[in-house]
Amino acid sequence: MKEKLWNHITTVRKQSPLVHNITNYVVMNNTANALLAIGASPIMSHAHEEMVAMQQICNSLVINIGTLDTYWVKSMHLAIEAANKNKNPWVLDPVGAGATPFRDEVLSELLNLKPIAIRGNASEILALAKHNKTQTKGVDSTASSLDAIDAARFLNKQYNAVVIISGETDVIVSDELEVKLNNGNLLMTKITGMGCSASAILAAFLAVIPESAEAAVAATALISIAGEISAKSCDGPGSLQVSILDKLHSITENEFLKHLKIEN
Ligand SMILES: Nc1ncnc2c1ncn2[C@@H]1O[C@H](COP(=O)(O)OP(=O)(O)O)[C@@H](O)[C@H]1O
Ligand SMILES: Cc1ncsc1CCOP(=O)(O)O
Ligand SMILES: [Mg+2]
Repeated sequence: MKEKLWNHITTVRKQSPLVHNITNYVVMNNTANALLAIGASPIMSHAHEEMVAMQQICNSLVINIGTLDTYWVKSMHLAIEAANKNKNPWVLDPVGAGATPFRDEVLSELLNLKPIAIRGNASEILALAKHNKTQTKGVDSTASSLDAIDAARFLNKQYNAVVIISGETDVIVSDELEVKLNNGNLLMTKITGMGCSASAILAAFLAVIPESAEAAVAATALISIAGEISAKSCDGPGSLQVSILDKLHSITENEFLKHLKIEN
């Protein structure tokens, strides 16, 4: 498994997929940079008129509801329909699930359109599965990823999607595997867009790796390890944001395998 994960990282670098992102205003710049750093290409676009044509030239799609409005909901539906037609995988990042009824209504519709993967923090995964006893703090989690595993299993069964719960431990749940990754650093929670970058990276991996669960493990491990290594030598959130991009770009097989903390 460990060597396969590194091979998946090199496949993304070699094949350089083009990822269409309908994502939020807050993270557009960091997620585009994260995609470039791993060797993929980003395009951020949400105009109704170009959703069909965009999916014809792209290899995958990210649907991120971070700064939702009704115009964008229509963009999301148009892009998903086109992605499904072109057999392009699409990822759902349910930013702020559970925060407002509008988000939850939109998410119910999107879930029924069958994302190949869903990545969120623990509060978001709990809210999506309607298991939430505690409220999300806007886009930030108030729960532990380990407490959202049953919710992730439920979502995996219900929607046949790979589910990734991010947090201190990242948990990947699919039909074939359930994996825990104990990488990352607490300082990563002090930078906006870490989870959104993880979702964008995930879409790049899914574009070129047919084994979706393995693609999810490799993508999640890559950003968590890049964050963990970078946090050791940075001065705080500002420099961490920049050095994660550097590490996503430069990480070697040795560094990746030395830091990988995986539990099957
Ligand atoms: N408490 C933590 N300790 C260590 N790493 C963390 C912690 N929380 C998040 N991370 C890292 O940050 C990444 C993004 O996760 P998270 O902060 O849960 O997403 P979001 O930004 O969507 O809330 C995770 O994959 C993990 O690598
Ligand atoms: C702060 C904020 N508000 C709306 S979207 C967003 C960014 C959320 O990014 P992430 O989920 O990666 O922390
Ligand atoms: Mg998030």
